[in-house]
Amino acid sequence: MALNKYMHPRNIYKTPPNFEKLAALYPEFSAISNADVTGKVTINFKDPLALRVLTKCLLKSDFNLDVDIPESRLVPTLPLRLNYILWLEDLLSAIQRNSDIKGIDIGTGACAIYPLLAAVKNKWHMLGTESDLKSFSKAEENIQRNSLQDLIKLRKNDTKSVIKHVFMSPGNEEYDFCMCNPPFYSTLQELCESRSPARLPPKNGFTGSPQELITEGGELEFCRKLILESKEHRDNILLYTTMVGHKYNLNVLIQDLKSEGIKFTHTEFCQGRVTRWAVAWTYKDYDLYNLVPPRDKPRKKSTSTMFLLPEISSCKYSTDGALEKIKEILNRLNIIYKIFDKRGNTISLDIIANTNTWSNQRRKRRLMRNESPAKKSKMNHEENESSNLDSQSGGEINGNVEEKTNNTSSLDKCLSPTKEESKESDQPLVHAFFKLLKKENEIFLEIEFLNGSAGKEGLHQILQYIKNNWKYFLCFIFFYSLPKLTISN
Ligand SMILES: C[S@@+](CC[C@H](N)C(=O)[O-])C[C@H]1O[C@@H](n2cnc3c(N)ncnc32)[C@H](O)[C@@H]1O
Repeated sequence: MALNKYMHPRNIYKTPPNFEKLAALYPEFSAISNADVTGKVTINFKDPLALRVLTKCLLKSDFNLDVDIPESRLVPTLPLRLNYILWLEDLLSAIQRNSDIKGIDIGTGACAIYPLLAAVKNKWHMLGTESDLKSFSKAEENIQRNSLQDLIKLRKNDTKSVIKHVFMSPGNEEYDFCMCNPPFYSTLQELCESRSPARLPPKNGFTGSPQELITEGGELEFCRKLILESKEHRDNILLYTTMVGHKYNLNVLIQDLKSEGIKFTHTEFCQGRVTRWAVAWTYKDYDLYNLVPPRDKPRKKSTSTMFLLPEISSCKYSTDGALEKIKEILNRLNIIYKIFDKRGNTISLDIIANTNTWSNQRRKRRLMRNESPAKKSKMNHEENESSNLDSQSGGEINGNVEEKTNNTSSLDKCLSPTKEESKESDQPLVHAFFKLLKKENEIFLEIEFLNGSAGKEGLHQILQYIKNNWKYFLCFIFFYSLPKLTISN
């Protein structure tokens, strides 16, 4: 739990739970844990059963809640859920709402975890909404099991709306806040590819069903819909809030709110190796940003990552040789670069990626391979025309600034970003510093993140692309360029 110190200051899980105590109290916990010769008790965080039992026992011991978590559903991690509730407490107290609090939890899940915690901890009145029948029924059961029907109501959402359906029935209800842990992903593939390979794997095993984790358009579209619907119901809720699973989506949402002139603030929830973000906005006259400012940054010094570039037969093993290859890869990815310093055995570049051209490469290549020869030939014809036009405009060479021409090949088209992958805010996706250096006859690439809406994760994805393509890049280009060469000759 390396980041526990960054948890909300009032989060009881800043101090890790006492497993010895849990094992002594609950036979269920004792059954899934192991004690070593010194009596130290551990559990296997990769095992969904162990996670389920841990959450169940912590809910009992710390909140006196008796919750049944179905096998097929998400196991809510308590430190994160509590971080969100504590941030809501801060927001409500900042706008001086201290009693008779009414909140909505959008997509409450099978455990109705947020309403249960909010009710027992703060006596808040909660309305949980849920679109999945199985989760809805289980949530009802969990509320009854804890005799919390007076404080918690549930509403099944059979519409496509996120919050609008709540206000469809007569009687204009007013709430202090709404909260949401949206399904993060748009496809199963996105879910599997979501984690940056450069980061440590999550400590916890995987739990949750597709209906809980996947939604059309992913969390970004879900949250954008919430913002859109919030405009129609600006007077019904004082504070709109949602959690966000990916930092780049948080940045896009912030840009959306800024461009609409909506007052907002945001925060970061840290727990163990997992970080999540949340954003709050209001149509009332609260200066949220100054009342509850975003967490103070930076926590860590910006650090660079070094990668050894192995020797390959297709290029001279020198910083100049490596530069040529890096340039090829950056060109292919439509990443703008500027060589701003070249001295001794060191070459420094400033790179800017404005669109995500590096994700889902395998899918795009598969698409390319599956194209009919007729379509390929048509595309290649179009390519020749577009590359002629582009070559006339030429690449801008300005001092040391070399910018690539926009030579759109069929592979480029296939690899070009989909609408969702395009940059949607004013800042670049990734702005970074690359350094090629020679040390004891070995060539290294050093990378340092400067800024950008895709965060460090985006830069590490680019590095992963470079690693994956370092050896194979030249033959790969040749293979896919072959038909084009044949036709243009
Ligand atoms: C990531 S889960 C979160 C569950 C729970 N709130 C938690 O934090 O553990 C998202 C939940 O939202 C539900 N959901 C998805 N779209 C919804 C909608 N339009 N209205 C209500 N619930 C929705 C899913 O069925 C799922 O239970």
